Amino acid sequence: MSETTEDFSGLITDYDPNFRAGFAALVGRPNAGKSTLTNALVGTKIAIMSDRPETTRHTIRGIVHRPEGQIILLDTPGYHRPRTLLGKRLNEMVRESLSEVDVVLFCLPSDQRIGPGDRFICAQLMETKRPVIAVATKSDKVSRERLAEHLMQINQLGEFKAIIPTSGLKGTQVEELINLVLAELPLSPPLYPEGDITDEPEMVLIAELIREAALEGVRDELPHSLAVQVEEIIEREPHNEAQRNGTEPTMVDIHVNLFVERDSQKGIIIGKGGKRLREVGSKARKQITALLGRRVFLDLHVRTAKDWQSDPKMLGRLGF
Ligand SMILES: Nc1nc2c(ncn2[C@@H]2O[C@H](COP(=O)(O)OP(=O)(O)OP(=O)(O)O)[C@@H](O)[C@H]2O)c(=O)[nH]1
Repeated sequence: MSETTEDFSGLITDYDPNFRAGFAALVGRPNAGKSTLTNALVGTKIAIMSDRPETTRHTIRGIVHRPEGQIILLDTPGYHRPRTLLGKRLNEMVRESLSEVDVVLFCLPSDQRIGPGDRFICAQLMETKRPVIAVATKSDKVSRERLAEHLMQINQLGEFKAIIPTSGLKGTQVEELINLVLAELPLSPPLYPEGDITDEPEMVLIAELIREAALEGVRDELPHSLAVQVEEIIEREPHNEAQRNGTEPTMVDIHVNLFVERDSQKGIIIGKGGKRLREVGSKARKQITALLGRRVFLDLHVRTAKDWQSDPKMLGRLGF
């Protein structure tokens, strides 16, 4: 039996009894290559990449579909020393997402020596008693000798189900990693219908795309001070026959707030005469149009919210 049917509750009832499905979390210090690896595993750009550390604010899930199983990936933000309430919440989010996973992928970049940060994360992982696969990321960046040394050091770091070098960028050993992960998952029916790449609410993805565009080329302290809130998405009334009979999607208006902490940062985002903000809007609009498959009008407002990182009410509003 290979045909899959769905019953009324949406559960997939007819499936291969050897099928495996479950949750895997990517963990590692900032810049370890987690987002890049997530994209390589899923095969589509869903996580947001940046040259700057600690930009992955939300837990973005990707889903890997294979005939023999399904991996639901959690791309967690990096652990870091909490300095603000936001930092503390982020670490709590990491711990929370780890408590519900079947296997952890611990990412250790090959081009960097194992340091106190990695040891801190490893100690926490060993405490969770979940199976951990150590992934030597960015293997394309180093020589074979250096890679071998790195793998040996990982071996001394903790108890791992497996240690595997990969390059998310080049796609090296990604399929092998998928097989190692599948072996750790429980026998289970598929958890999501095939074709679903992410179940992250559209609003979060839209906010991430705008945040990515707004941070591009701004080489200062902004990443920690910029938060993006999609206030509302409003569908326009159909304005032609194709839209009235449903063969063409209607346009949507998206109202967005960009919060910075100081007025001086407002100027950086907006630029001279609003030039930079228009560029940010135009870039983000193209990507959002592609994401939603419909025409988009993007309304961006830059606002100052003093110390939003330490204000619980504000953090709640922004979805942290
Ligand atoms: N050469 C090479 N570079 C990589 C690879 N994976 C990631 N990088 C680069 O390393 C940087 C960080 O990668 P990310 O995937 O954003 O890292 P991350 O762990 O998700 O980072 P945070 O979101 O800050 O936690 C980016 O500049 C990537 O282009 C890889 O396999 N090979």
